[in-house]
Amino acid sequence: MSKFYEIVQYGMGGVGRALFGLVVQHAPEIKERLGINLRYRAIVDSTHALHIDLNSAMNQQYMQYLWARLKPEVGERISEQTGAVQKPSELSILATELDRIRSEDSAAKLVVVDTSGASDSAMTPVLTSALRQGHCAVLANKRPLCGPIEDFRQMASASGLGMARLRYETTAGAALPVVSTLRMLLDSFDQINEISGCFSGTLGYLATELENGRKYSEIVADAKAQGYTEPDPRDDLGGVDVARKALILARSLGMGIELSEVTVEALYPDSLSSLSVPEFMARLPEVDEYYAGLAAKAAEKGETLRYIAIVSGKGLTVGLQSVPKDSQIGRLRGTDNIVVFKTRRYDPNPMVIQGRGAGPEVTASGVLADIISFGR
Ligand SMILES: NC(=O)C1=CN([C@@H]2O[C@H](COP(=O)(O)OP(=O)(O)OC[C@H]3O[C@@H](n4cnc5c(N)ncnc54)[C@H](OP(=O)(O)O)[C@@H]3O)[C@@H](O)[C@H]2O)C=CC1
Ligand SMILES: N[C@@H](CC=O)C(=O)O
Repeated sequence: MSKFYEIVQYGMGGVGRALFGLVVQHAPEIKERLGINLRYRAIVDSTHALHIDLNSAMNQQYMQYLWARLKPEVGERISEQTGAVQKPSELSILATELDRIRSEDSAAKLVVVDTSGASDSAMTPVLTSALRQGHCAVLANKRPLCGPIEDFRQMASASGLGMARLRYETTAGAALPVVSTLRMLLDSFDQINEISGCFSGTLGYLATELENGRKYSEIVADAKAQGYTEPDPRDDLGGVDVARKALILARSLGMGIELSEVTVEALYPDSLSSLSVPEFMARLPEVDEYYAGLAAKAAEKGETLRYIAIVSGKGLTVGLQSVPKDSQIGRLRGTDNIVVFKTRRYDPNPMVIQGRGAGPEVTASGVLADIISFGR
């Protein structure tokens, strides 16, 4: 029997557009191979929304036409599409879609997909409300999982037993199976003693390219252009993005920790913290020399710089370390992440997950896998 999932997607940046393309191009095959019907019903960015009526959503030609305009190489915005409306609140977009699904008398479920860079205060009410009404949610956006712990708990409890209708695989390690592995270990009554590693594609890329002698400013600009960084690269360079990932893993383990309890170490000076993103990018060359010096100092000792996170019973720590070049972490290249699970069963040899940890295409593939998982 076919299952129907109606996608309401917030966020049409790098990840959101890559996901849209994947779904539009592969929806017929997903239906044929898995019996799962995926239909886009709304796409939303920071200013506009496009609600897609049922006939259009089922019309492959229309969806291909939309994709031809929205794909990154063309880069049209939602506001340029016929029928686009100025965005009211995030919640009212959900309300419109819930009304519509009711009026269509549909057995389909909504999947609210958050591929935005929106704040937790904008998105948490949307996600929790959809979950409370029996629908599903998939997040690539970490922010709604990193607000007050009570919000996290409410979202988790709204999503059904075992968080059945909530997925957030790509919030830690992009499409690497980190969250699903954590769940598998917990579900099978293993005891997780520590999760550690390098959780940032951007910082991994920065560290290896500094090793290769490139300038800090060029590397950061490049990482931004490739879509590895957060909308504001200071989230990555400031360690906050790593702290969010560590927090999500900690909360998934049942720890009641707040983001404010995690101390981060910033890889840019305070003097650049209150600038706009373009101003910040323009002033990056000011710190080229400092970070070249730091990398050279590590290299003199046969070491290299890595931004390391540790989640354990003692809490969370994240920060820059100088590690031997020929260690497991020192050998990481580019945007690769490494996540090491030390558990009762995986002892003394830990379970290790390693691979690309950032980039729009890879992340979109993880979000699609999360969506499909509801229908399996
Ligand atoms: N890039 C990556 O490798 C990974 C990213 N992620 C996460 O995925 C999310 C998206 O990343 P990415 O695509 O790279 O970022 P982008 O900056 O490319 O895109 C962000 C998108 O969010 C939209 N947006 C911002 N505020 C709102 C809002 N209130 N409602 C609806 N849409 C909004 C923006 O709209 P507008 O275009 O109008 O500004 C834009 O379309 C982020 O949360 C990021 O942390 C997770 C794993 C990996
Ligand atoms: N900005 C993040 C993207 C994935 O979460 C990173 O660089 O790791």
